[in-house]
Amino acid sequence: MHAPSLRPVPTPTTFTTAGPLSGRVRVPGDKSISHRALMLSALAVGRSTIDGLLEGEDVHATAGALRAMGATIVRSDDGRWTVDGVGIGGLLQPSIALDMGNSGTSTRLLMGLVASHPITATFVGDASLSKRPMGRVIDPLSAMGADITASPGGRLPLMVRGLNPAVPLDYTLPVASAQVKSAVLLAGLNTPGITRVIEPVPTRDHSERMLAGFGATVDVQTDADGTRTIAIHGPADLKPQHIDVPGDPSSAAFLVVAALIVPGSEVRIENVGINPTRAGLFGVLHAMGADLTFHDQREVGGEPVADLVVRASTLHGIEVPTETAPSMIDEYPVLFVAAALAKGRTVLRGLEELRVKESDRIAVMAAGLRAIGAVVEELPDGLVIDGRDGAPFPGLPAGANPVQTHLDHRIAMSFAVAGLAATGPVVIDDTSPIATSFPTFPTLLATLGARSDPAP
Ligand SMILES: O=C(O)C1=C[C@@H](OP(=O)(O)O)[C@@H](O)[C@H](O)C1
Ligand SMILES: C=C(OP(=O)(O)O)C(=O)O
Repeated sequence: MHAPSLRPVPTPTTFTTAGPLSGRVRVPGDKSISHRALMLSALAVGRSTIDGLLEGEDVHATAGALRAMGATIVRSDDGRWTVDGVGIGGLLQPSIALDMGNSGTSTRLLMGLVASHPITATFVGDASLSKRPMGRVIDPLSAMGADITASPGGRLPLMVRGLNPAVPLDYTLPVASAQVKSAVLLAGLNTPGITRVIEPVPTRDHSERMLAGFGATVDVQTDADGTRTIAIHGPADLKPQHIDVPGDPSSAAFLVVAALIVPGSEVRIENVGINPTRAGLFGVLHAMGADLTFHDQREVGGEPVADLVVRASTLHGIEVPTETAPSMIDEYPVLFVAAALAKGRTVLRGLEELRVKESDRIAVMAAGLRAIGAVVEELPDGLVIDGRDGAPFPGLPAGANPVQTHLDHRIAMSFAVAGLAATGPVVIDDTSPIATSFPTFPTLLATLGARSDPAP
């Protein structure tokens, strides 16, 4: 099929301690909401506008694919994005392979869209994405009638030949994944009848919220045991909208932990999404003793947001409840850093999903944390971390290899944060993947007073 997409030249970087962090910042728009805003706008009939869209590589991959399938997507100088949608059923046959770069969300959600359109699309990605499992979306989308040919192991590159009309499906999620849920719901948009996703454990609900906001008929029922059933009635008719994308709590997480672990810090992060299906980290940090407060709670674009004020704190280890994992799944790498500096033991389990992200985030974080002086035991489903009781990391020994990030933006940012609480240097092999989700991270960290230098 097609060759995987290429990454930019690696940018090794050293992060070191630089005194307290202070200031007031805004993180870029939420990545999950940005993908969905582009996709639903592209499927509405008429012109939608989006403010606060995340301008990261992952979201650009979604925009590029939607353009290749007929949507007109333009950014104006004031940062507002305009999308002229093709209408549900109106996606065109792309004449090029869709390059998903590093983005699992783009791949899985767009596969859902293609599955119920009368088109065929090839999906390619970078070396990291090409190792990630797509069987989890291939199975339900095939059951709806799509014909999918994947590389061995259900991986990219793969080709989706959509079926129109597709067959509605009742699907119980075998893994707690908002991407799988969303892929099926998006396929259901152009499928006559009712497509249902049953999720035994709640996952982020941005798709349901935004589908309803665009005028689709979406019913959500929650059983006594917490199981949610989301039903979408197809074919739907989406009305163009204006969307304000709130700041990404998964990006804010890095600045929150940085402020907590660098003594004397006080930072305000404005306009951060605090949707309960995303905000698990903040509750865990509170339980660990964090001085983290929410101010001016309000609603932006159908999502709850707040300004966060965070002050350096003495953290203590806890047993992190496994049931909150989906509401903080992308935040574990940086939570591991906080736990490695806390007083006492932190036990983090039920995290098998972390092994199939941009990297195996359990193994990669364990290796990097050990290299900079942390005490970490790796379990099949998580980590046990014995904290340093507030003492900084020693950093890498002289002559040691840089921390390996394996094309994983969240690993790179986690070790950048760790470097701010280290007496010796923390050198990261490549910071370029940070641009996938948080391109302004290096600048914001510097604005708050952090130090980084190009490494040889
Ligand atoms: O739906 C989404 O936007 C996302 C869902 C999560 O993945 P899974 O659904 O695979 O858990 C998360 O890790 C990813 O960063 C974004
Ligand atoms: C897992 C992530 O993203 P994706 O699955 O979209 O690549 C992430 O951003 O941490």
